[in-house]
Amino acid sequence: MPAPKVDSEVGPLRAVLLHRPGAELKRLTPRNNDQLLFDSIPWVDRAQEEHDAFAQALVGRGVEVMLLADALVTALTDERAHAAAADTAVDRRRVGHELADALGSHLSSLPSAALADVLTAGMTFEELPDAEGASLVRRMHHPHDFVVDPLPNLLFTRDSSVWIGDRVAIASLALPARNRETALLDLIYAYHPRFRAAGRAYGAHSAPVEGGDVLLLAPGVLAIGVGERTTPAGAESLARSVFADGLAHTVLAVPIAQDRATMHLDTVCTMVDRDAVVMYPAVRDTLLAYPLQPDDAKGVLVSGPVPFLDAAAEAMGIERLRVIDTGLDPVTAEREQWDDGNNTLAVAPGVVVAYERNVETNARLEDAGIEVLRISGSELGSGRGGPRCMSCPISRDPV
Ligand SMILES: NC(=[NH2+])NCCC[C@H](N)C(=O)O
Repeated sequence: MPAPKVDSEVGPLRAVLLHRPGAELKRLTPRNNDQLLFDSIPWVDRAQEEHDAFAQALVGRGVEVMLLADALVTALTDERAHAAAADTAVDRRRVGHELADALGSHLSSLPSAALADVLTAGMTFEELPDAEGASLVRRMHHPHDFVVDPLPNLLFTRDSSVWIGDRVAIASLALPARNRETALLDLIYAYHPRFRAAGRAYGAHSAPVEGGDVLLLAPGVLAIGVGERTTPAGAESLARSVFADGLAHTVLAVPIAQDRATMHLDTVCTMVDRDAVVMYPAVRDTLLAYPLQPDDAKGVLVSGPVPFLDAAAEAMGIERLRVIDTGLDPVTAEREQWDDGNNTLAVAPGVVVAYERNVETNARLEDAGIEVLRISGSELGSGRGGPRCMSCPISRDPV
């Protein structure tokens, strides 16, 4: 079992945290899907098949796959985790005082596996056992309203935690639909035996930073997208934290458009080799960066903005960063960007997992000498996330 450590985007992947989508996806309806950050209603069985094939593609390359639900159940077997977990699921503002205590004691009485199910798939008022209070809140809510919200975006394990060197940063997720995910990751990293020795970087209660915005361009060099999710304060505070821990010498804060299509930096740019990225052509020449460096007096020294590609190459100590893009046809490029064509997961330098539907982007990757492991994502993609979003590398060999 390799020790947790990740210092690049492309070093041979040894272990990864995935979440096999489950009952939480069955909660999505046309009424709640926007709020829950899905663009359509996925066919769950097919999404699971696609996810199994994704996991299998990784296992076939020698990667150990850890599943979030299993890790959560293991963590919850620790009594302290079990007690804390029930607390994280009770939102007093929503359920009111009368029901909060009853809900808390109901959750505390559940075995670990059943508790993990509620924490991930949520619970409706109807599913709460009758004995648990007849409060006004309970009587006035519709039976299908959620007493505990489902977490369909757990699928995107990239966003909720990030390994930087041998430390793990629990993200601070910006939107209410995803907020509670961090509480689950917090329990896993605190109580799963495998992670007991792991140090923390950053804290769950700091300004918003999401893992999809964090790219480990090279050992000691991070890029952090700032846009719809990660805030300027989030990028600054993660930079302070990695500088203080000696995990990086340069952080590039990269402004990205505040749009659904580009909610994270990894929707427009991911690394496919030591010195190459796949990038959305529309941002290729306009992406900027504010280079940040540690400074004894000020904490964080800011310069720029300068062109991202130049700043990245300089910080990485290479002459230039090769860019593979989606071609010159802007319509194809826009379609494939939306379908996560730029969101690849490297399993080794020059070997990436990508959605098969992005035919043009994949062909251009292959023309540039990159090996592409294709997976289908017709259902998985309905939450707007590709192979990189759906994976949190725990261990990579050095590049
Ligand atoms: N790293 C990523 N690009 N993650 C995609 C996350 C998609 C998810 N539905 C959300 O809106 O949060």
